[in-house]
Amino acid sequence: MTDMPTWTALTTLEGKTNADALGEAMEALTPEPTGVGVFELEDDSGLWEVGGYFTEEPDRAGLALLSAMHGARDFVVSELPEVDWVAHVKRELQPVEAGRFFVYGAHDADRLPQGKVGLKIEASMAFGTGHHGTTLGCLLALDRIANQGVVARNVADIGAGTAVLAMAAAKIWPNPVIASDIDEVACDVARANVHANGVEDRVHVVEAAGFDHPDLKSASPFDLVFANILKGPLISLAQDMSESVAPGGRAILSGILNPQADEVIAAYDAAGFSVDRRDEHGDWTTLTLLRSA
Ligand SMILES: C[S@@+](CC[C@H](N)C(=O)[O-])C[C@H]1O[C@@H](n2cnc3c(N)ncnc32)[C@H](O)[C@@H]1O
Repeated sequence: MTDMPTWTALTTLEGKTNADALGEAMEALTPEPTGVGVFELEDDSGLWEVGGYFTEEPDRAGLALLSAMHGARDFVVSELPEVDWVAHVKRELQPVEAGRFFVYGAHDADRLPQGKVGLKIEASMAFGTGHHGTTLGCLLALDRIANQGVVARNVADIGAGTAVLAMAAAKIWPNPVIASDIDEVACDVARANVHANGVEDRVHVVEAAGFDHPDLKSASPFDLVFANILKGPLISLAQDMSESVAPGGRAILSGILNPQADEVIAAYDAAGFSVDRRDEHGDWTTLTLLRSA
């Protein structure tokens, strides 16, 4: 677990491209943010909010320079009150049901319905509690293919976050899973979750960008690969995905905004995949793709 953020810096500006560029530029600040978010305001103003979280006071001069360079309003820098965020989120976070899966925090252990596959995930600095439409879409896609009788003999979860998807696969099939993430903190969280869910004999966590790890390469090809990362990285990964999914195997992709889905489908079609199923959960599309045999 990493240090909790104690400062935020927030601004608004016009245009998603500008907002993404400003968010990226914030990552290069010193001290560096523990996380940066870019969101469209829901007030029809067309404005985007860019916010960073910091564990120490951010560089106010650096932020002022960035807001001037990107045409953003002045950053509002605030010290966060002393809140035990993890305890707060734990209290707020309700369990999520997705097909046969039930994602819950330890404080809700007594709410696990009989017959459901429990995934115990604590509030943490990693993504993947089941609440987001992308995670939900992947869990439902996994549930659906398992209902069809698919048994994946080996699985990779690229961009595992909390390892929610890797653990879901490991709980329904007694087969090896490699969970990878580019982010060291996410890998630590994933390992802790794998241990807490008692699947450490099956789920191996590695820090890697895409498939770039010897353990992923030696375990390839996989019967099933999850990748809930964004459109850009997904398209960049299409060729590697094609080499890493066994003929007749599946890729479950998410992190795709609904209007971006056709572009991702085209990239994967060129790499030898066809669409088995396309689902939308809120703004997000999940694709289940079949690798040609
Ligand atoms: C949206 S979260 C998904 C987490 C979880 N798999 C889920 O479905 O809830 C994306 C994760 O992918 C990781 N990531 C982003 N790009 C990556 C890449 N090229 N290779 C590996 N991991 C990546 C991020 O660090 C983040 O933890």
